[in-house]
Order: sequence, then structure tokens, then C-alpha cells
Amino acid sequence: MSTRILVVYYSSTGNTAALADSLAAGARETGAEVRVRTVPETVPAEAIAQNPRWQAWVDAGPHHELATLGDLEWADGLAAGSPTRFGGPAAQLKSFLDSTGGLWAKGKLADKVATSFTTASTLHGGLESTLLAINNVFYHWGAIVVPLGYTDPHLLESGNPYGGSFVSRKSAAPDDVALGALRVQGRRLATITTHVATGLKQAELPG
Ligand SMILES: Cc1cc2nc3c(=O)[nH]c(=O)nc-3n(C[C@H](O)[C@H](O)[C@H](O)COP(=O)(O)O)c2cc1C
Repeated sequence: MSTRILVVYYSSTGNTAALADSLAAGARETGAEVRVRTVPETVPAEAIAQNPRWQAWVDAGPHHELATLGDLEWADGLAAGSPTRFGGPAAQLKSFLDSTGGLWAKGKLADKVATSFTTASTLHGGLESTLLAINNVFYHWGAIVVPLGYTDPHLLESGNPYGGSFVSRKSAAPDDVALGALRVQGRRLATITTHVATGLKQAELPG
């Protein structure tokens, strides 16, 4: 059975969604089965209407199916992504992560392999604090957190060892350098997940 990877993200203007698709493509290159899922929009319509790019993204949707707890249980490994919002992950993604208490209580999230990605408007606008905040959830699950490090030459150029990221400078769409880093991240997540899942399955075999 192939390795199962869930990519779950929130996006309000499409940047995180593009990063999610690139990470998914990298994971698929390893032969993994990949589900890309988003989470519900929760901001009032009048707030969205004040931002034409946000409104256009909402009007063009739905972009992916909504994530369920079943998707999370199904996955051997996952990547979670969010735009940086005041230095942390968006509430929309956090709300999904906060709905996992039942799975957590049954031990279903322990030993999943997990990684995070983000985009912010500015270089010092909170990329790392967002990634670390998402990873905090993974620590509580007992998941195995996979950082990017500088494990591929491309990452010396894209430059974020914490996780894939992109500086959008208000409105730019992710460039090839950022998308390339996310692809590396997807390959790395799926490869490490395969090692962990294979080992865990072998440990379950009798004798
Ligand atoms: C409410 C709000 C808060 C934001 N907070 C930050 C921030 O703290 N730092 C930053 O650099 N950019 C911030 N941004 C900009 C977004 O992170 C950035 O535009 C990102 O690329 C959007 O990704 P998306 O297209 O996936 O929504 C904020 C945007 C909004 C709407």
C-alpha cells in the first residue's frame, strides 16, 4: 500500500493554496497517494468584501474539498499550511486543528509525520513564528515533526529551514524558488513518512 499524505491548508488569496499544490506534487513524485484539502472560511462576508483579492478567491472557489477528521486518520503523514496572520496561523486552520481532540485522545495522531508551511507579506512578518505555532500542535499530538533544514541545495536559495515559505510583498503569487522549496518539502515529507510507516507496520507484525 502506498504512503498516504494529507496536505491541509487555509488560504484567503491563493498563495498558500499554490504552495500546497506544489508540496503535493513533490509528495506524488515519490509514489505517495496524496489528498489536498482546505478548511471552511469563517470570516464574515463583509470583512472579505473589503479585500477585492480575498473576495475574488472566495468567488472562484471551491478550490479543494474540505478536510475531515477522516482524512487526518487516513494519513500516514501530513503537511499543514496557512498564511501568516498577525504573526501566527490563521484561525481557520487552527479551528480545524482544534477539532482533533477526539483523535488525539484515542492516540490516533501519535507517530504521524508532520510538517508545516506558510506565506507572509514581509520577510520579518512572522514566517517562523507561524511555522513554530503550527508545529506546537504536532508536538502535542506526539507527531514526528519534519523540518526542511538545508537538506537540498535548493534550500540554500529559498532559505527557510523551518518549513516552506514565501514572501508575497502584498500581492505577488508564489515564485519558482518558493514553489521549488515546497516541492522539496513534499518529497522529504513523503520519503520520511514511508520510512516511518514501513517501520511501524513491521513492528505490528506477529513474531
Ligand atoms: C488579517 C491579516 C493579517 C496578516 N498578518 C500578516 C503578518 O503578521 N505578517 C505578514 O508579513 N503578513 C501578514 N498578512 C499578509 C498575508 O500573510 C500574505 O498576504 C499572504 O501571502 C496571504 O496568503 P494567502 O493568499 O494564502 O491568503 C496578513 C494578512 C491579513 C489579511
